[in-house]
Amino acid sequence: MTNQNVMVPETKSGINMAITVAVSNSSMFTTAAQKPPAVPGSYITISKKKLLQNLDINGGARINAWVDSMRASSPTHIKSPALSEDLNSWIVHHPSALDMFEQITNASKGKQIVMFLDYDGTLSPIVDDPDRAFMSDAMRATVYSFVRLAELYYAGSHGMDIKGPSKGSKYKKGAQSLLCQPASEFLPMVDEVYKTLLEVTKSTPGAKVENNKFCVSVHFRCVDEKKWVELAQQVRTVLKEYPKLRLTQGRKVLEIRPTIKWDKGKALEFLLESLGYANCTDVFPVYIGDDRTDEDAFKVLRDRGQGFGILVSKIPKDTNASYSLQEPSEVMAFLRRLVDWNRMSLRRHFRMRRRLEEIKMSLPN
Ligand SMILES: O=P(O)(O)OC[C@H]1O[C@H](O[C@H]2O[C@H](CO)[C@@H](O)[C@H](O)[C@H]2O)[C@H](O)[C@@H](O)[C@@H]1O
Repeated sequence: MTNQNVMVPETKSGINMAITVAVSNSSMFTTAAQKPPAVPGSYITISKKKLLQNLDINGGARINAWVDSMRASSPTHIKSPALSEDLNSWIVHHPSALDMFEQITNASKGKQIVMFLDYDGTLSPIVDDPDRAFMSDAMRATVYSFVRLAELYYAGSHGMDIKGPSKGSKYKKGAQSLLCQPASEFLPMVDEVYKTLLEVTKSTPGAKVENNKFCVSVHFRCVDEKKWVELAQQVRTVLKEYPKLRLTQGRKVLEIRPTIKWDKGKALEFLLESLGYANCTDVFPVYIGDDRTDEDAFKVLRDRGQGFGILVSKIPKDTNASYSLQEPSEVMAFLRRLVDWNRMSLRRHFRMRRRLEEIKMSLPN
């Protein structure tokens, strides 16, 4: 394994996107990546276009629609028979990455796999308190064995805060330098909104406002659902004063961020370029994420026709990901299998090389 990059935070503080792990550079085989087709949004989720309309704070947003959409993205009860029927047909188009492991590794043969990992809901389970969203020891060990931390890149604030290894510091653990902060001019504004939202939402029991540096998250998870509309209204009222900020929505969370054209898809492209893979045909990016904002990265991969996305979800969702995994424990199982597969292919590769050497040596000059 070479070129191994990963974010393994001790705590999650300020990080909501973990990037990147590169494994496997065995260059023995080359096959094209094969991806199942995208499926139109026929499930319980709202299409992206509709969602953006709903979140358009200047155009008179339909708050109830945000709230419904938030409920659908992270439902409390998921066992209805209709939903399991939906799940069965959805899984046909977004098969489990574990079940499709062989097809996935076959598609990546001869290519450099670059792994992009979201954090919340992907490496760590979703928990009530965002400050307590830790990776389990087993997950941490898996990620370590995956990359052995030769180098480290991470991106926080939906890819708006990207750091990577300092030049010349390959072996100096923790040495990080800033690679990209496309929204730095928004820092004071975001901070101001954070403080205002803290104040304004005080009246709503369970509401939590999180400062993610270049974006602010307002958490609904611990708020009584009857109060969701009221809380969303509070957020909208504050946002009306900030036309340069926009609202997106995640799993029981509303996110306030700069209107700049930057998202996790752009961050993924930026990182591929920084890693020197911009125009490489022998690179195989895999992005694993669970939330709406990860869709931008899934879409980039689908549009590039390179690698694929894996959506972590127990429920059918309108997605550009090709495969699915149900929860972080399955993400861990998938990463473990990849580690084992990579070790085996390297062993096979070296065995073959040795054998070739032996044959060469045994030939008469
Ligand atoms: O799109 P992401 O990069 O995954 O960020 C979305 C939000 O992720 C985190 O919140 C989510 O995880 C929390 C901890 O498990 C959970 O309490 C919350 O309900 C989830 O939405 C993060 O804390 C937020 O800042 C991000 O906006």
